[in-house]
Amino acid sequence: MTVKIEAQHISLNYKGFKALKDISFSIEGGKIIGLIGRNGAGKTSLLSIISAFQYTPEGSLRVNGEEVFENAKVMRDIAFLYDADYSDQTENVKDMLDTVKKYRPYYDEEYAMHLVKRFKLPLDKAANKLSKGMQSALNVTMGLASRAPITIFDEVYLGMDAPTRNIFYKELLEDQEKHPRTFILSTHLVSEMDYLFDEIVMIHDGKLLLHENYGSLVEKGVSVTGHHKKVDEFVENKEILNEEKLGTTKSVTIFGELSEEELEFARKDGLEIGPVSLQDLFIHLTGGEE
Ligand SMILES: Nc1ncnc2c1ncn2[C@@H]1O[C@H](COP(=O)(O)OP(=O)(O)OP(=O)(O)O)[C@@H](O)[C@H]1O
Repeated sequence: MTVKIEAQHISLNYKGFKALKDISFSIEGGKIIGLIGRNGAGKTSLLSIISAFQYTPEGSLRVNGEEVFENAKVMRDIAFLYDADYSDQTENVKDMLDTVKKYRPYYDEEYAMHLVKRFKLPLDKAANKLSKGMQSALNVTMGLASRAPITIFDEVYLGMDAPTRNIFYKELLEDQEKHPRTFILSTHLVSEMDYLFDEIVMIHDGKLLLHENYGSLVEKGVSVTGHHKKVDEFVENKEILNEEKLGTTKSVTIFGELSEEELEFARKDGLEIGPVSLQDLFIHLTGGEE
């Protein structure tokens, strides 16, 4: 089941501090959205409004045309998984999954058990006795197995080691293909996760910086690689995002598209032209080195 999300003029104040400023966007169903922004940009605040955890009197958040806040019918279709504090959670993994089963109409128990095996989760262990990475895997399992039309993961993968994150990415892509639904993934692991995204929502200082298709976004820049002298000549007067040098070879990422003539010139000069990375664009657009 796929649904449409429409945010219109959303603002959020925390006791006078403006965390979100007039955010509007519309997301068609069945997409994987990467929500990126620097620390404190407002990602969690925005996600908590989408998932109706947080109310804002300013603006509206609609799913298939219906306001989400205090709307039980819509809320059951939105799963919001975040880096929860399980220190007081004495229920075991099995009981926690059974609770999810009760509230999520599209929950798939067989698939949940498949994920339990993949992540090697001990069903009889209390959540507060799981390692940090296992708690992350439990969150991911609850989120994926819910098969909610909107599934939001707010940095839940932080505790996972790299091989476990890879299992998560693989499962996410496979299950999304079989059961199309909307995923919103907030992350700082931009270069690791960019291949998952269909669209990018980038926020900065509480404002929407861009909402764009991943493919067209990474066409906004190019990387130029070759002999350092030729590369330097070629990129002169261009907006440079990043530079790397290894021996006499240099790779420079620039902002802005190249004309046909420039592309032809680069080819003749033996320069290799490649795509820009989302990470470089992110650093550039949000103004600073990380
Ligand atoms: N309950 C709160 N009371 C006051 N200010 C808050 C509250 N929650 C968040 N903020 C502030 O709102 C801004 C946005 O916070 P938010 O947690 O949404 O950012 P984020 O993009 O998720 O950050 P990070 O990447 O660091 O997790 C920050 O300046 C934060 O300090």
